[in-house]
Amino acid sequence: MKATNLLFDTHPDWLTHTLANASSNLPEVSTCLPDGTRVSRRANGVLWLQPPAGRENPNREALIVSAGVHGNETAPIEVLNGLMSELFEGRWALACPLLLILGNPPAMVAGERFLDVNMNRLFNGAHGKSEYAGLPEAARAAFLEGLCREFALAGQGLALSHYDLHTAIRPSKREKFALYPFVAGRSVPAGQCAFLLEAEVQTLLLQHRASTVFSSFTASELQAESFTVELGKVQPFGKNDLARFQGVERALRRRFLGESTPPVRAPFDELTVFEVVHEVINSGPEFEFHVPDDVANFTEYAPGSIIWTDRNGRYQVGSVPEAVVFPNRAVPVGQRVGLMIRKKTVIRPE
Ligand SMILES: O=C(O)CCC(=O)N[C@@H](CCC(=O)O)C(=O)O
Ligand SMILES: [Zn+2]
Repeated sequence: MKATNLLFDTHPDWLTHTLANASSNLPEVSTCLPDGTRVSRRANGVLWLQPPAGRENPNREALIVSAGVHGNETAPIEVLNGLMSELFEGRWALACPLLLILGNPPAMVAGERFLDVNMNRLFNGAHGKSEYAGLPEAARAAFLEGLCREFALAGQGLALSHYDLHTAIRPSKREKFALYPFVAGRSVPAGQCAFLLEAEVQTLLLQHRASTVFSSFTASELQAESFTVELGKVQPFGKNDLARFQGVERALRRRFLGESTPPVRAPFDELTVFEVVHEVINSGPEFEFHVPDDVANFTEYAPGSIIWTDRNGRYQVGSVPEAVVFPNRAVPVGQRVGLMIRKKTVIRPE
């Protein structure tokens, strides 16, 4: 039987199979491609790929790549599906262990960011909070954490990177940007900066504290070089202009193949780095967010601008302009309404 039939029944590809089985509890299946690469479907929408023993892994690395943690952020899902179809057609050979994750299949089918609770607030153990008991998104986050631990353990000695691919709700003055989870005492390696530029991501945001997002879990607990990568704007399946995602597609394919990083080339030769200076949290009924609903990511606010007020105080931009990212007042109490950021530096890799 063809490997893809075993993995995806009669469905033409991984994505179609994942959507068709969104509510199923699929058993694990494992098979080998004609070149000896082992592919295990560990759950619906989750593939663990292992190159044959003896094949060189020139970058000495293991990769976790996820998309669809938010179900309506479809472009990166389509990119990963396309890359897997190429692999299954034998168009290239995989060099490194690879864990590929489509995060929230039921939300993907519904075309929603999430169904019961935002899955990207459930990592680093937050899925275990009593308020989330019994919710499928909490169970999925717990499962994904366990699987990532197992994958990291199996790849001990290899450099582990995790790219959690998203698209943003609002337009952005900087279309593509990555967020680097906070881990005390570390800084972004030059090779990761070069990879982001190769993927046509020219902006990097340094987080100021660990959080409950997926990339923060793999960074904090598995010591992975992890990034949340925002690649454009949310669109339904089939409505994405995939030409705008060719940079990340090419860069990921190159990593999967184990080729070395190409030299940086204009215009993707410098990375503008911002740092988070303040996280806006919905503090309750008297909280008021003074940023309009439709403002684009990276919109700048002048010194003195009032960003939010509540019964206890307010936040005012200091002496240097700050920009807003992910403004979203429609979040539960206690959750992030937006990030205030400030330009820090520009990195020009050799
Ligand atoms: O556009 C938006 O408001 C949200 C886009 C999105 O889903 N972003 C991630 C960022 C995760 C991180 O902070 O690393 C999220 O909000 O979960
Ligand atoms: Zn997202």
